[in-house]
Amino acid sequence: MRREIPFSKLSGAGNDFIIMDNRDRSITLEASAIRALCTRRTGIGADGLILIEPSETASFSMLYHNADGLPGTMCGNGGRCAVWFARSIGVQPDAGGCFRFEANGDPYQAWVSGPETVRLRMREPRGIRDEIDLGGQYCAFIDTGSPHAVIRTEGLDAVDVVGEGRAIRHRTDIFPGGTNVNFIEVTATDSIDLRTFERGVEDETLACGTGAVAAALLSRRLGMTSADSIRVRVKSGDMLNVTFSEDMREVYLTGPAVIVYTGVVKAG
Ligand SMILES: N[C@@H](CCC[C@H](N)C(=O)O)C(=O)O
Repeated sequence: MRREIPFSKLSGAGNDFIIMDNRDRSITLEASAIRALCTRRTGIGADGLILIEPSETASFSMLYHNADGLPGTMCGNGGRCAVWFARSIGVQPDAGGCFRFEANGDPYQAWVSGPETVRLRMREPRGIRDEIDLGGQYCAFIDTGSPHAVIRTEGLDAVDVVGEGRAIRHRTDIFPGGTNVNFIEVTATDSIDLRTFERGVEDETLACGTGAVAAALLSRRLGMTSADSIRVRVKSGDMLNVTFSEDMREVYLTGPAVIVYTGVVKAG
């Protein structure tokens, strides 16, 4: 039966999410209902829907769904927004100001590092491949919690992110589970511009957190940048910051997390 469910709509640098408090596990949403809620114009409209659920090992568990209604892999901006939302519903950090949560079975830590700003420690990256031949075009790959192909361009504004991104996203001969696809332009030794085609949204989004981390780490690894703190300007114009240790095992993603509005929706 459809019931009234309170939600908040948050923006993490333009990557937008519907977030619901499900700590009492009273919300059950079918994939079709999540897809309808995330559909722009006829629904609330969002890149994903997040349920804040109870956890035995942390303050909460983040259950992330892409806009297609299916459970996604890690969402960096979603994780930052989940922390900002959790704080708004009374979840407290530990004495050191650290919020601990779990997502996809991995533990995460985050801190409020400024007004409407959240810093998230990411999982260690995996599966790095420096050069993949896509057939005349080359990309690199890294799993930063979600799978990401990264392609260097010059003239990022002119790239057909949707057309090229969609084609690469479906290269399951190379990326068996599909992949998110990032196009970058290096603008300085410590900054890049980024545009992302997101798997599960099946479109270009205004920002992608795990994509920003992927782009920053690979840009440094492949010698396009030389700093251990990279400024990543995303499609919305917002900045994400990616900071990492020399061995790239300790990685932080920092950026805006804003409650755009709150409301009640009939769903379920
Ligand atoms: N927007 C996200 C990435 C979300 C996951 C992704 N679409 C997938 O399941 O592949 C981010 O900010 O990291």
